Amino acid sequence: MINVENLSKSYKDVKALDDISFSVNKGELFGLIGPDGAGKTTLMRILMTLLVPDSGKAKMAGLDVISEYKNIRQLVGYMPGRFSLYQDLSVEENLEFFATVFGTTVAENYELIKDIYVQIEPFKTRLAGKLSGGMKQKLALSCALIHKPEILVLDEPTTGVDAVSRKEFWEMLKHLQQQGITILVSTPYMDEASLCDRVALMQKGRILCIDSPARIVENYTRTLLAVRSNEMHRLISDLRECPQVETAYAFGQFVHVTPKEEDLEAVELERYLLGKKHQNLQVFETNPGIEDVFMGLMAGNE
Ligand SMILES: Nc1ncnc2c1ncn2[C@@H]1O[C@H](COP(=O)(O)OP(=O)(O)OP(=O)(O)O)[C@@H](O)[C@H]1O
Repeated sequence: MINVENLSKSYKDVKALDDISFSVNKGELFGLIGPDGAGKTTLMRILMTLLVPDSGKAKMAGLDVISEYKNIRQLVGYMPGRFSLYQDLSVEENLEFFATVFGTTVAENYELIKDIYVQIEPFKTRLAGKLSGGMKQKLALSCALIHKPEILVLDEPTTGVDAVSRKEFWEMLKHLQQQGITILVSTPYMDEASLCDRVALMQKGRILCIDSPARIVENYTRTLLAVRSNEMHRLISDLRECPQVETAYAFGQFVHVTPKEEDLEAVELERYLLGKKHQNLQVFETNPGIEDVFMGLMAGNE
């Protein structure tokens, strides 16, 4: 449904996309995961026919993003990271505006947005600028869906939204997927990767891995140690100074450590930390989750 081949795009000397290739199958919920500046927005803007690549090809529903851009715009719904709503129009005026632009009416496609829109309908006369973050997000999603698109593209829809609204939002996406819509969604939150059918991890304009979350974890064979002590802050800096440690980052109540050599054992690391006078130490080998894999891959790409 989405095909990207060797796409590159630079802004002066910044290479925002560096030879990106991937495809998204019909009906798939596909995630682009990556930190700020990874190139996610640039990629989405090219797919939405709003930006022209320097080289490479991209197709949406079989249509070329350059020569067939007009047809694509009817088939896709886009929820950009910012500025998708008219702040000085009310909730219902925003929705009617987007319906009119696409030559349809709210009534005609109400069924598709009903579950989402009913949650903000009690506030339909409120200006969009006066809505909470979660409500703005629901209205923006309703507006992106009002012309019944085949493909939905969402740029960081959960950034700055509280944990409960984030969870609800992903449930809405799953529900839309069940109605046959192909979804491409970007997020800087690595924990959201596991909610997608497949994900591509992006950093510095490149895709570092692409697969289902389960297979990405399965294929990762590096050792991971979990460490804890009374002084977490000092623990992280001591671990980063340890010559045998490749990466050390906070992970909940623990620090997760990837050793440079696979044979670094928990007892050896414990001895090193005892030498640094850490107390109430816990060091043990643990199974990596998808966030650990991503951190490992990104450190390797630095
Ligand atoms: N119009 C522009 N002019 C110059 N540089 C740009 C422009 N837009 C993006 N960039 C740069 O290109 C790189 C990729 O940016 P992009 O916005 O695509 O990444 P992103 O993954 O969406 O991150 P963010 O969440 O920060 O938007 C960054 O280094 C960014 O600073």
